[in-house]
Amino acid sequence: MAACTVYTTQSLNSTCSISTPTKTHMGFYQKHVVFYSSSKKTSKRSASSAVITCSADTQTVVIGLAADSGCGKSTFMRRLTSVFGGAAEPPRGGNPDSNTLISDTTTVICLDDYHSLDRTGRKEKGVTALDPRANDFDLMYEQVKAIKDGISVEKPIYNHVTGLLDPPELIKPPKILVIEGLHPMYDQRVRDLLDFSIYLDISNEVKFAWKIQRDMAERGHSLESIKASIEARKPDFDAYIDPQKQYADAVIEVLPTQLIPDDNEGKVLRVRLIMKEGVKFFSPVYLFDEGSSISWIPCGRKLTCSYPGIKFSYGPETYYGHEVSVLEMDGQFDRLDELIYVESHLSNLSTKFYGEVTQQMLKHTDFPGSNNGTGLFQTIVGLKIRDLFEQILSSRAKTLVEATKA
Ligand SMILES: Nc1ncnc2c1ncn2[C@@H]1O[C@H](COP(=O)(O)OP(=O)(O)OP(=O)(O)O)[C@@H](O)[C@H]1O
Ligand SMILES: O=C(CO)[C@H](O)[C@H](O)COP(=O)(O)O
Repeated sequence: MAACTVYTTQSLNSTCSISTPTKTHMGFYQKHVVFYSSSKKTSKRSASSAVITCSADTQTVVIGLAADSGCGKSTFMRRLTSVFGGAAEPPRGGNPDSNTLISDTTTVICLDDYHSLDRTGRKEKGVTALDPRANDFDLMYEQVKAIKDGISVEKPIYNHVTGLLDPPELIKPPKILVIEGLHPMYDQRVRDLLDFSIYLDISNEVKFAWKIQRDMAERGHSLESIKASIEARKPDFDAYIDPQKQYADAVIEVLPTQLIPDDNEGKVLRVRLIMKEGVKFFSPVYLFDEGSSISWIPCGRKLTCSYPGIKFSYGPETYYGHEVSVLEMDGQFDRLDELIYVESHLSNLSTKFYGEVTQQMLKHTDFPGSNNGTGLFQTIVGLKIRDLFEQILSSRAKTLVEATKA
């Protein structure tokens, strides 16, 4: 459902300015929008205007999800969409190579669509897709802002099959817009539009193991070419992608296990959910006692564990100068139905009923990471996003009721 009724046939493909909303009647407000478009032939800009009417309970909430390529963004998005119910699909009747996924509640756009240089252009200029110079942050900002303000946009498409920039597709404002990709928190203007942000921090060892699994086993690439591609991306990854984790409200860090000495297989994982304190509408999950430092081995009569077992830890830490709470799981589950035992010891999960985390995990046993902390923490973050969304809606509704009383 669109966030606003837009009384114009125009959609945004260049820039627009929107006035501060004025209240009209119960639950609704109006904004004056000025559209600017420029003609390529004459280089002239022209302006036209429209009034849009929005209902406060449908304003778009914007979530940012950052990670390098092949680090589990799509899997995370499938888990998030599942929390809201319904399946996510590419826009109907649109470009078959569209990167967008739409469900009843969420629209996920891939920021690769804001590459300003196509594959050949990057090669000619000698820049990678991770380099900000290969991306159009002005357009990204203008379009995410427009959607947040209830205006449809004509978003470009980067075609991963051909490596070309395809004609744009129409994106209507959803209830929740997720912007996923390499740079959702790179540009401060875009960052400031985010209601919540997540960074998937996959250590080099694990990234390599996953790449081999996918690109070698499923896509027929050679070990040497995978190594070369990781090495070639690394300087730009370190310069432009990795630093974004300092801005994230939640980071899912994936590391090799500490339960097996010198493990280099990358199959058993140690996963840390780093949750920033003091974020509006987000209260970190905790184990046993909020704010304490806890170490817990749940294996025994109630949880079956084969070698090397499972270890949970929880406690306060500092992360890039911010106070955070960290929940850690090292190891993997033998029997996913027994996860309920772990779930019953976690608090602040924002579930709607007892056992919802376990139920979500059991729904998707075929997704990668379903038996370890990656799947568990992605599911928990999905539930926290649902909770954040509901809190934002109810806070807006309260503000409106108060405003209409005044
Ligand atoms: N939690 C996990 N455990 C094990 N392997 C995983 C996990 N998450 C992802 N992978 C591996 O990484 C591959 C890529 O995952 P996914 O498609 O979710 O990542 P992505 O960031 O969306 O990738 P891309 O940006 O390249 O499309 C999967 O096919 C799988 O092999
Ligand atoms: O890092 C990436 C984003 O996930 C891709 O490498 C980037 O989008 C370029 O795409 P392609 O390799 O198809 O030219």
